[in-house]
Amino acid sequence: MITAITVLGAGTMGLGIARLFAGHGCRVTVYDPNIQPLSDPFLPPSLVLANDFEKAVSEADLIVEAVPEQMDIKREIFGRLDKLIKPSAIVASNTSTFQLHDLTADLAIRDRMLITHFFNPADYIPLVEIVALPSTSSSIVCEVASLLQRCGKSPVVLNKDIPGFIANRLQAALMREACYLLENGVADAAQIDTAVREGLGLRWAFKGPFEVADLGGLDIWAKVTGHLFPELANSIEAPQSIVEKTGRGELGVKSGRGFYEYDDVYRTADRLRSSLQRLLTLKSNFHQEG
Ligand SMILES: NC(=O)C1=CN([C@@H]2O[C@H](COP(=O)(O)OP(=O)(O)OC[C@H]3O[C@@H](n4cnc5c(N)ncnc54)[C@H](O)[C@@H]3O)[C@@H](O)[C@H]2O)C=CC1
Ligand SMILES: O=C(O)[C@@H](O)C(=O)[C@H](O)[C@@H](O)CO
Repeated sequence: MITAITVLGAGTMGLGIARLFAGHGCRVTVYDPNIQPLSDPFLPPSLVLANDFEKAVSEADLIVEAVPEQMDIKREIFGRLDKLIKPSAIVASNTSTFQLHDLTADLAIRDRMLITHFFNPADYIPLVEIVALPSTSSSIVCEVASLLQRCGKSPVVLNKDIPGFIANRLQAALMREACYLLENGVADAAQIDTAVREGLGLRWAFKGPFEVADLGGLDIWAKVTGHLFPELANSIEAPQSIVEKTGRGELGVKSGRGFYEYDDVYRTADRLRSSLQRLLTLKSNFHQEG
């Protein structure tokens, strides 16, 4: 049974994942070479902060990697784990895009490695996408999925390893179109966000794309997709609006400015958490009433 969990990376996702598991009775250690005394007032006092890699991973039943989305950093870490972790320990990556096959190539521990893709904020969004290799034992997948369910998550185990899994491929397609509309002056960020928040997102909280298509009528969807697909953005480059902002250090909430300005990182994140909590409560009542 997984009880001791080490999270590698004390950033946006690492701390959310640590908060989730610590809040469900797991013993959680967070390792980060840049670890500072954490000033986030919403962190459980039971979290152990570590800057000694070997000590942080040696007793863990599960190691969740949440370091920057750079293959070299991730693989350097995985390469070190082999000789340091328990024979029964499981290693999971929170990568947003990389295929498990590429993350684990030539690693002795690859058959006990998974992707567990959490969504920000990790301690609130129920979905966790799980990707395993054909050689990964089903007992490891079941053990991680059961842990996530015990923590109130909704794990989805993919049938195949593919870059970006399900949700990020869908989200990246939407973001490509959103940036196209922004960069071509069709609408500004606030208008596009409103269209999703007051329209698509509201419906998607209760019905996924195929449920929505059935509701609308597949005959209509055949026409809409046939008419619109030739019109949609099809760039294969990162959007210019995001590249330019990143180049100016405008990284979003974590830097105080992105598409919008933020005066209090923790208050911004906490406001989202409390809104999500209210919606999740409503959704669970909704399902109970049927
Ligand atoms: N930000 C998001 O919304 C989401 C991000 N992800 C993925 O999660 C991973 C982490 O993303 P974020 O938390 O946003 O990044 P972040 O930049 O907020 O945090 C990364 C952390 O890793 C630490 N770090 C750097 N090198 C390290 C090393 N060698 N060992 C341990 N820690 C190290 C950094 O000090 C930093 O605290 C990435 O793979 C990202 O694609 C997945 C879902 C959502
Ligand atoms: O949105 C999320 O939380 C996840 O789908 C991600 O993996 C992405 O990294 C992306 O949203 C980055 O913010």
